[in-house]
Amino acid sequence: MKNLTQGAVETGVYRNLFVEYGYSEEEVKQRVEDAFQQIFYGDEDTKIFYDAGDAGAYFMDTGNDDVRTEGMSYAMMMAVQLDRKDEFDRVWKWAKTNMYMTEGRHAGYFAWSCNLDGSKRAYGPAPDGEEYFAMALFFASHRWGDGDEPYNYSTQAKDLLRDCIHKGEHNDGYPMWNPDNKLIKFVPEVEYSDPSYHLPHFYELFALWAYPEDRDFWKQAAEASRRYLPISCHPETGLAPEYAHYDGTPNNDRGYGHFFSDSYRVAANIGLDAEWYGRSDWHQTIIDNIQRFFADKSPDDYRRYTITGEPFEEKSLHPVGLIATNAMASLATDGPHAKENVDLFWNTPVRTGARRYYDNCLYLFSMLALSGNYRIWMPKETEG
Ligand SMILES: O[C@@H]1[C@@H](O)[C@H](O[C@@H]2CO[C@@H](O[C@@H]3CO[C@@H](O[C@@H]4CO[C@@H](O)[C@H](O)[C@H]4O)[C@H](O)[C@H]3O)[C@H](O)[C@H]2O)OC[C@H]1O
Repeated sequence: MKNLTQGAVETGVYRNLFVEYGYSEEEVKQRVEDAFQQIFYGDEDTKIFYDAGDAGAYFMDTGNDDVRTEGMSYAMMMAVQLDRKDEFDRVWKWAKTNMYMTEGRHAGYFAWSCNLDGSKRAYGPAPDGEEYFAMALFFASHRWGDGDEPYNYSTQAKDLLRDCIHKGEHNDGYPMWNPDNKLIKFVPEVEYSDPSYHLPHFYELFALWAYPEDRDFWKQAAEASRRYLPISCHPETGLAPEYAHYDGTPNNDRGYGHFFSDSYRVAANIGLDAEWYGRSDWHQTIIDNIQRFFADKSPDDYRRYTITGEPFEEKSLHPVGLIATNAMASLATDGPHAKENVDLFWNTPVRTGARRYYDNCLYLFSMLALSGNYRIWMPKETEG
């Protein structure tokens, strides 16, 4: 294994871990299709995708009755991975029409939360949305080609990334990445991070496809995030806090210095980085630690935890999401708990009820990744 902080190259290999662990190709294919159908077109108890007619379509946060850039950008990533151009374009239309801000200090970003009628609930952005929008837009450009605005996907992605790193240079707001340490911020106006926002495997691709003058920044951001993840995950439990300072220590100023909903994504992200760019010692160490921590815990009793592993009384809000991310993490390890996490996820149905949005987003991502269907889509001319 290499120590991957520099010189990353795509593996081009997309394992079907379900098949490696004994499930048949046919049943895996069916599960992916079933999950997609339940989450996009299922009954009211499982779906989170809603048609808004001429306005497009949206993913609803069913627990908060709003539409979030997080979910919209996730929906676009799912759609492009599954070659669903119609769903992709309808979600992008809704997001660009209703969420994009053209004035104020956050002009150029997307309002992180909107009401179902498209009116804004907040006028601030959440950077995890922007990074997923940009990645999904590049992949759409490569799979389907660019169209007329707003379906000129690659230009939309490049413009968005330019704002993400250059805002603030002319007293026009704040960048989403700190220009000095190249770490993504929780929100643009603060100087701390959210470990679950770190997607070095995306930044490697931004370094290939962003405007030429921005590419070196993204290369450095990938390296910075690969240094940051190991220092923000606890050395024994592997647990990351929801918010963390730039030195990796938990930021509990607003009560988010513990392992809870946001944090779940760290394991999944490390799994995908290992899949796309190759596994390093640190990927495997963190995931082995996390999977060992959860090995003796029942999903019915998942809690909020300090990153040292002390449980709070409070139960996990999204246990299905946690099962999904701990399974996706198995892409980064062949450790003793890798298979049992995949088996547990396989035997877990999609979440039903009001809190299903976040769980089911993580569920479909994990289903895609573990079946070899969460891929880098290169520009056609450089394929092969
Ligand atoms: O004035 C600003 C506020 O605008 C600013 O708002 C923050 C914007 O980012 C928000 O984070 C998103 C929502 O939470 C995370 O995922 C949730 C995980 O738990 C699930 O239950 C839930 O369904 C998920 O949506 C997302 O990853 C983020 O995109 C944050 O919550 C807002 O506070 O805050 C600073 C103020 O100065």
